[in-house]
Amino acid sequence: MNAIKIGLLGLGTVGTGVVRIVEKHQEDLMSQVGSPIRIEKIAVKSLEKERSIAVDPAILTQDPWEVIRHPDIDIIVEVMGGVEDTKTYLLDALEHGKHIVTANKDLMALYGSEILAKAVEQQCDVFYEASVAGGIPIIRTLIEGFSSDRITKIMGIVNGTTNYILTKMSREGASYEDVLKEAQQLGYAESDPTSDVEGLDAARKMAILGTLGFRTNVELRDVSVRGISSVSKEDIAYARQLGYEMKLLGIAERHDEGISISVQPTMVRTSHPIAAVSGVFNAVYVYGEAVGETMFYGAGAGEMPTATSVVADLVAVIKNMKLGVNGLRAIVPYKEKKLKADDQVFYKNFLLLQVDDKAGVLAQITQVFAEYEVSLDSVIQTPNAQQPGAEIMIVTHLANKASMEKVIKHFESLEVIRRIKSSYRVEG
Ligand SMILES: NC(=O)C1=CN([C@@H]2O[C@H](COP(=O)(O)OP(=O)(O)OC[C@H]3O[C@@H](n4cnc5c(N)ncnc54)[C@H](OP(=O)(O)O)[C@@H]3O)[C@@H](O)[C@H]2O)C=CC1
Ligand SMILES: N[C@@H](CC=O)C(=O)O
Ligand code: NA
Repeated sequence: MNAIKIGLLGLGTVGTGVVRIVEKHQEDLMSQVGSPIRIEKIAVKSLEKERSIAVDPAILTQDPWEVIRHPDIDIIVEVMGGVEDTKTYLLDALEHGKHIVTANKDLMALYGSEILAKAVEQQCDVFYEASVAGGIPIIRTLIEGFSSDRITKIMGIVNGTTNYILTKMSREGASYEDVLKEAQQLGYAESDPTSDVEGLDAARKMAILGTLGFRTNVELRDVSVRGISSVSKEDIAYARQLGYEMKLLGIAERHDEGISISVQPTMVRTSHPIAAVSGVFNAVYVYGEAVGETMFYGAGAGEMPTATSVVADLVAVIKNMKLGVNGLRAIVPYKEKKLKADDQVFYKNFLLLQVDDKAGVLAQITQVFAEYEVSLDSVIQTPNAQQPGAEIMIVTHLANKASMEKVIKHFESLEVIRRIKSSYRVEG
């Protein structure tokens, strides 16, 4: 029986998992696809690096072109990361009729539409399940499971590293820097972890989910982004005191006026199932007009969960090859994109203010909210032993983003407010 030959770009965290699964589950995989699967060539940066798995040195190369242009290789599995060069490699592979499996959200968020269009033209598959929420089959779900529905909201914890950091800060009082180092050692973080902690990785994933869910071309620049680097242990403690967990949440919503997509640290009501998602776990909550509420949960990063999705994509490509139906599953967005303006985006807000502790302060503050027509859900004032003055915690009712920005700007010039210590979106 002829083996299906695979070219692997990258043998790091994910690539190692791919090799392990292909070796360990070979018999099961063969039963499903009808041929053995063989990894023919692997591109790495360093030939000298010590690896945690035994690989025949003869199949390693430092030149990705040796993999891309290898005449016997039918499928390229890209798990090395990078954007511009990687795009060139993958477009070339497609030009030569090779199918692609990739875990690269940076690439798919920026150039997904170009790559998928080329794939359709070449009747090739490009599958990228591992690019969003590592081990959760969410891309398949949006493309196939919800093909019959109209999705109006996708809300997700889609970055494992930041959820791991927030969980450890919240439950163990650990420091941000220490937990980030731990997440890097565990293979969860990106090679540049700034993209995790500043929300860019999650924004890329939300652009991909928004495109698939809303069938429109959501671009990275359409996603408003704020990361977790400004979240303090104190903020997390206040959130818990009020009955919320702090989560880096991606939220994509669709209404008649248009769509909005954002990523930001969010206080999520503890009764919402997404608030219970901890550690490196991810969850994606999807609301469809017909199906109602659904939620998908699993490991969002790490060697084996991510490799599970990569190899499942590999199986899908091979099955399509056997049936001669490659290149048919790509979602090419067909709906016109309409983005909501800031005064059409509504959510609840939390504000923590450090203020003068004297008569009339609260009145001045509530006056500003009234001026911009923001109504309040709760206001709690506490004396602060560590700092002069008092602290006021405010939770608003639903308010539009533009009005809240005006409130905050006004507060910056209000004399009785010494400092706006923090502000967060509130969900649930
Ligand atoms: N880690 C995770 O949990 C997840 C990662 N992803 C995505 O998967 C991809 C891979 O991530 P991960 O495995 O963590 O990354 P790693 O940094 O662990 O591995 C990258 C691999 O690619 C090789 N490589 C990098 N640049 C080149 C190059 N120019 N030429 C040849 N080889 C190269 C490296 O070689 P060498 O080994 O010699 O250094 C290494 O083997 C990324 O796109 C990432 O965003 C997606 C979901 C989860
Ligand atoms: N760095 C990413 C890896 C998976 O996409 C994360 O932490 O989620
Ligand atoms: Na996934």
